[in-house]
Amino acid sequence: MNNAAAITITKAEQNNIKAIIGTSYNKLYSQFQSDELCDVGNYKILNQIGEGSFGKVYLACHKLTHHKVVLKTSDKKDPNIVREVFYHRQFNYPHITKLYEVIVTETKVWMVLEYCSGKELYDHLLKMKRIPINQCIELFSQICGAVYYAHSLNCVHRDLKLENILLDKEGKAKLTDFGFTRECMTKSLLETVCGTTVYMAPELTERKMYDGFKIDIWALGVILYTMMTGSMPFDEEDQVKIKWKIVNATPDYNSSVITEDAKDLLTKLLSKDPINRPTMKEILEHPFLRPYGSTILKETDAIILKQRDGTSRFHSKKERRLLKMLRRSGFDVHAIKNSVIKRKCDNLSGLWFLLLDQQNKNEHSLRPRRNKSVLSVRNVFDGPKTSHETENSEGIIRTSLELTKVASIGKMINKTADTISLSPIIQHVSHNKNDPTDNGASKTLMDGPVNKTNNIRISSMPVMRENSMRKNNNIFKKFSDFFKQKKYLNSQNGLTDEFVGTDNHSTDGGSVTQHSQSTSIFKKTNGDKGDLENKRKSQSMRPKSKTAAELKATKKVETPRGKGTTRASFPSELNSTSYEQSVVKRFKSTTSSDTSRQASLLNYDGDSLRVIRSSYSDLKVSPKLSEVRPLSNVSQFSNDTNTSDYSTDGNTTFQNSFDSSAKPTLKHGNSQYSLNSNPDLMVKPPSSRKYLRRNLSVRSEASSASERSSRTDSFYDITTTTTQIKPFSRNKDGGNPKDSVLPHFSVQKSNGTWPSPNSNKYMLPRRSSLGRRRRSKKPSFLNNSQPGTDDIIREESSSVDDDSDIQQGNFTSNIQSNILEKPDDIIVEASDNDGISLPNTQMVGQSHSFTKTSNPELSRRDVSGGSQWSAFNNDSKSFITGTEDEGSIENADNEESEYHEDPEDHEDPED
Ligand SMILES: Nc1ncnc2c1ncn2[C@@H]1O[C@H](COP(=O)(O)OP(=O)(O)OP(=O)(O)O)[C@@H](O)[C@H]1O
Repeated sequence: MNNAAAITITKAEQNNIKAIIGTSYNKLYSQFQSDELCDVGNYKILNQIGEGSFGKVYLACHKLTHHKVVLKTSDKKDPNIVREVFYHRQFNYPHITKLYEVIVTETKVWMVLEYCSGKELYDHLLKMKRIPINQCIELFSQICGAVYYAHSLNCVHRDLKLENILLDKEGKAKLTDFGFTRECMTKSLLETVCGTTVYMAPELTERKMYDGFKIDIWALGVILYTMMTGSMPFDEEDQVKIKWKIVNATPDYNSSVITEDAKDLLTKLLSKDPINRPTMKEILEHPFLRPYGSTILKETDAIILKQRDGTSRFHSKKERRLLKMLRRSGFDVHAIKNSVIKRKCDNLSGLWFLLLDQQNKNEHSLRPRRNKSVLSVRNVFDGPKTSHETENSEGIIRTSLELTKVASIGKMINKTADTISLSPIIQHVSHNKNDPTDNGASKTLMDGPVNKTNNIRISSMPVMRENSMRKNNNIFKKFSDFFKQKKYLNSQNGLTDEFVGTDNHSTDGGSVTQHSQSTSIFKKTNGDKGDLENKRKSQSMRPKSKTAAELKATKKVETPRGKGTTRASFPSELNSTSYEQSVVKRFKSTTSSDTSRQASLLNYDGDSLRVIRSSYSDLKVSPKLSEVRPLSNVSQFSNDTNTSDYSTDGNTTFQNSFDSSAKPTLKHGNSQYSLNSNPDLMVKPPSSRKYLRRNLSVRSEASSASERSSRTDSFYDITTTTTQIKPFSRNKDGGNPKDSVLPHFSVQKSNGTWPSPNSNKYMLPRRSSLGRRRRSKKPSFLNNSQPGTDDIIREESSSVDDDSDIQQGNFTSNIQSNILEKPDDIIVEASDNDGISLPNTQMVGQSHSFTKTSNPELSRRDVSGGSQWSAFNNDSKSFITGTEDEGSIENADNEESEYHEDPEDHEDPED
């Protein structure tokens, strides 16, 4: 009988074990099978926070540092991502989002960016309706600082807009999205039409060749105007009108919101003639931006200088401290330095910048506490003490330091708010009783009882500061619940009604392990009152708390099961991993189902493609479109842009084949848009386009129109402005295989939107919301400007007289001439980069009114630009690791001489 019973039990156990193994196995299997994306490199994806033109944007967490970052994904084949990474990685400026790392997978490129929790300036403006003037000045100065910095590196952004300015948690502006950026040193005048319509300068809308710096400055004018007034200066419901206004109309400078100084600056920024627009330096020095502008200018100049002088790298105290820490931890410091110097954007430099940021953050947040602590230590040492006190104090200090160390490690481990340590530990040794700094105010919720003998205040919450404690009230609630639960378990298990501090107790699997010396500050005195508040009350009622030395002694007596770590004592629901996982799960389920039309259109994965199809069917667009790479103005044009700028993808600057009579012209203040036959296009008196009106229009035509439209439509509009037939004929003719990027055009055709060659449709506005479908949801004034907020890059031929340039022996013009004659041959040659080796000063000087020669700043760039750029590259120890000239990138990467051995590598920088 007994044997049979034993066998039965064993079988049950076996079954149980089998079931457990089976479950684990299935779990692992389903993990392998799952399409859910949880991790990318060292980053754990938390949730999706945005969607750009090229891919999704996720909030993620760096697993090693618990630093929150943003992962911006893009299709690997998208040439714009190369541009974005190429330029973005060169920037290291406080008001530009940091690019920590770039991860390239089989199909995607992941950019690891600094997380700006304050969202876009656009959203901020929506919330505020109008930004108060002081904030305007501060934010605009920061934005200008970022642009000044980029311009100083001879880079132009070309897509400055409210949506591309993010706010960090402190409300500081950060410029982002360098998808249209290019350098302007090798080519002074650009021709690729890009940007967002409402932010476009007149010369862009008129498709003239333009100075990249000046179009950024115009866009800054639009930004400042919009920030101040809450409405856009040139906003209309369709693009033709917008363009007309940009070229002809003067914005309404409402004196109730725009001061005289502001008006003066705005008028200069929004000068129709680019020559009259100020330089970035002039802007920052403008009286309207005082005092922020000049401060930013100085700071930026200092940053630029420091970065050009690459030798200063790794020499700051912070950097040296970090190097030392890494070296001691066994990291290959040389490899890290090398990676940082060469801007490799790999995981080593990623780790470096994240740690540096973290150090800054920690320093910032811990400074007050540290000061206090130092003071306290000094008091302990310096003050007259009895031998007994001294002995105790030293012990206390040792203990304090030790425990603080433990706490820091705990903090590192439990970085997430929900996993902050609760271990009772000495937060600081208090001042002398008579110390005036030791006032009652410091006796906060955070403070534990005071040991009267040694003037030691023991805090139950060692790491968290008061403010963070307030911020994380929910954590206390959780702990309170946790303790309640523990109490319940204890009572179930017949344990005593006593809690012990984390450092002298441990929990494992939900059970509480007692310590013989149950002197914890969490000792309960009051029945079921398990919440922290009550515990604190009970603490203060206790006549004497443990000293640090006692705590230390207690700490050593670990319970058999407990490690005494803060982590171990967490209830499972507070474990960061499980918490994060649950967040990810929640997110995943929502993202897979939460596929709005807008989101899905931009998605590349299979699931989303299905939704794309349905979305397109909703839109009555051929579902076939979605099978191909989702089209957008930006991405489509990016091909053009990339080609025109770099000629690397086989695409080309299409010759302007449309009839010259159809060319946009703006002579004597008129343009193609001032068609008298169209009353809609007649000049209207500038109206103050207020928020309210915009809201209304959002609901009406603009938003619905933008919903109907797609980036494809916009692309159609753009492509028709360039060669309409050639892409096809070239393909049909079996032209240069490098034209392989051109299927984008045939896609357009398949959409039925491609006009007949003789069509004049390129003149018509496209109601494209362009990648702003997400924005169309917003009940905002900017929704009203949907039609105008199209990011576009148009490639078109120069408006200059090519022949004359050829006669002048201009290299670039010769290329342009070639383009016109033999489009197939341009594929390699025709690009903005063609002028790399031969700066086009002659053309600049002779063919254009807004030339660099006529503008001091531009002249400087034009004349000294080349040397400046290359010198910069050489001098800056790869501060800029490359230009469009691949050779220079190679050189930068291979040139070991650039790498400076840091003597600190071999010695303790702190010593
Ligand atoms: N560093 C960041 N911090 C916080 N949010 C971000 C960050 N980068 C991007 N986002 C969010 O993701 C959204 C899309 O990002 P972003 O605009 O850079 O993508 P994009 O592909 O360049 O889009 P578009 O070209 O349409 O402007 C932004 O609107 C913003 O809300």
